[in-house]
Amino acid sequence: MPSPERNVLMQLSSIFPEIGGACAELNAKLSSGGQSETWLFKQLSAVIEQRKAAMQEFEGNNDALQLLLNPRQSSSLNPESQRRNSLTDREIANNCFAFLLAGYETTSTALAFSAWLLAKNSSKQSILQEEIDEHLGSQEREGWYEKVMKLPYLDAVFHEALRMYPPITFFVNRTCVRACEIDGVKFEPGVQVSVPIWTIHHDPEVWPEPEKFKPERFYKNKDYHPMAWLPFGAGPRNCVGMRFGEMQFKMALARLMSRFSLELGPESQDPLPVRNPTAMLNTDRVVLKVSERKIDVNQNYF
Ligand code: HEM
Repeated sequence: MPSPERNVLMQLSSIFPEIGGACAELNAKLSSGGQSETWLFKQLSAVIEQRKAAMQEFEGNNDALQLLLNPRQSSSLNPESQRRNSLTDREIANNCFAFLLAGYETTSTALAFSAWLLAKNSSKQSILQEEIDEHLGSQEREGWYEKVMKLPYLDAVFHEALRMYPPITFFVNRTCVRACEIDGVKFEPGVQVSVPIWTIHHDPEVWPEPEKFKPERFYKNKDYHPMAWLPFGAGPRNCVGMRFGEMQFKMALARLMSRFSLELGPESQDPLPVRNPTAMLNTDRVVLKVSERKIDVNQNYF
């Protein structure tokens, strides 16, 4: 399993949580990642200020920022409830930051790995293209979202790609709040438990031949243990962007596959080296050979 890359300050703060705040401040000043974070926070704070200055104009919008700001001016809440339900500017910036980071790298990484897997497994790619041609190969744009979300082989590719390369492998942690014992293992309050997603996804007892790309495992089939496929975590605090991420992934892949075919080229890497700074990443760019498919020019996919 690719191990997490952590800088010394992050390591220190996970060993001694009581100095976490000081470590975070030092990190923001000293590390290039920390400096980038500080820059991003400044930009986010500026956008929040702009939005606050023009609150009336955006009333009724339901974008994420507006939803975070809304309780401040909700006429249905009394001043006390308004105060209790409102987030501070810092909390709003933190949430926007989390959404940006959690929602951007994850889906793009998943798509990069999937493109590589399909390039390497041309027979699976052909099945996917046939499905897309059959169901989306018309000029009709109406209902495209519903159609894409119902394609069973695309769904199987989505599940299998995220099984083999789950973009997040070290974030699914929980803190024990009540002493308990599970299968003879005792947990004390405060103990941190990490879910080994990569290991579960590559366990041959759970997924036979785990290193093989076999979308058929998931084709019209969801008959697996609910804790065996965990790219989005689990439980009430699982990924809040799961449906959105799935939609982005499927739309992008359907569109790509409808017009292009992918192959490994002379510069492609095989196996694909991965590293794990925060999200799982391919070590370098994913280089593939792309060729335009010979499709009926009258067909207008999307
Ligand atoms: C392929 C795409 C994605 C993957 C694999 C992914 C994976 C994950 C995982 C594993 C977690 C931790 C869940 C847990 O602890 O049980 C998480 C949390 C989160 N994700 Fe995603 N994610 C994806 C896309 C997105 C998108 C598109 C967004 C937002 C637009 C998003 C926003 C978040 C947020 C805000 C959290 C923290 C939720 C909380 O703590 O309550 N993610 N994600």
